[in-house]
Amino acid sequence: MRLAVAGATGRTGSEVVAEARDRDHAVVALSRDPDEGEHDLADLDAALDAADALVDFTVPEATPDHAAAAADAGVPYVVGTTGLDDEAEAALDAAAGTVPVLAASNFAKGVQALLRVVRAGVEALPEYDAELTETHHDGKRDAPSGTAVSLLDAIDEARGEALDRTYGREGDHLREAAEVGVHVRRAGTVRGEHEVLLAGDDEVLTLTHRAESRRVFAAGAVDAAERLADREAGRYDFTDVL
Ligand SMILES: NC(=O)C1=CN([C@@H]2O[C@H](COP(=O)(O)OP(=O)(O)OC[C@H]3O[C@@H](n4cnc5c(N)ncnc54)[C@H](O)[C@@H]3O)[C@@H](O)[C@H]2O)C=CC1
Ligand SMILES: O=C(O)C1=N[C@H](C(=O)O)C[C@H](O)C1
Repeated sequence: MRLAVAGATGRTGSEVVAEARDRDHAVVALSRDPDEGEHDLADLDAALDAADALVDFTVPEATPDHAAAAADAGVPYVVGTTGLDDEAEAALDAAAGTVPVLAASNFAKGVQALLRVVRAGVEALPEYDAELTETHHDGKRDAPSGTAVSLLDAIDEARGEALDRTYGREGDHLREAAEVGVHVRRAGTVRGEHEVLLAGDDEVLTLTHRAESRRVFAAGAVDAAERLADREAGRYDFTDVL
């Protein structure tokens, strides 16, 4: 395959480039400030002419342009960027009218399993208090993480109600039953840790995923690009191609 990668010099995009090359894919590494072996992201349209998929790990404000370029070129679009706003989501929906579009907040297979396990845990223990803690490196922009938002949505789904999301606590703040605490930590080079805690009387269940390398996200994203190639236009989840 020929994979175009936006954000190719970034923390995650560079791992996607390495993973794709390890699988003998031809890579068009796109950067805003290209160095040797990279292509100018400003020439995205030209780069997509010969591409079989576009994989994007950049910033939410770039998503609408990248989605539109993929749609114009008829190229499947795999996006891992998190913190997407309504405009970006609308752009994904629009592109999905023309090409397959797969957006995932986390391309680690273990996180997809965690989502299932969390749903099962909350369904089994609906009256237990749920609290979520996520930890990431000090360069992460969005908080809470995209994965944390997916986990919170999964908790709501399993509870059958939208819990109040309480972002940290201070002062006089007694916990409400319909509340889920959300705790965000940013420190060092932590690749990504997510923990859901379910606590009732005299017992605590903790469900945790820890990414130990960004290669796990890259591998999932390249899997997605490979498996999206022969799909029809539309929106896909990572679970659709696992
Ligand atoms: N879905 C998943 O599995 C994962 C998602 N992510 C998400 O991917 C995104 C990138 O994360 P990192 O690689 O840590 O970031 P990074 O800051 O290391 O890399 C971002 C890349 O985007 C480029 N960029 C910045 N502004 C841009 C713009 N306006 N237009 C085009 N390119 C631009 C930068 O030059 C850089 O190459 C974040 O939203 C992060 O949350 C990260 C890891 C896994
Ligand atoms: O920015 C990161 O690093 C990560 N972002 C994703 C998120 O926001 O959930 C996935 C992973 O946790 C790493």
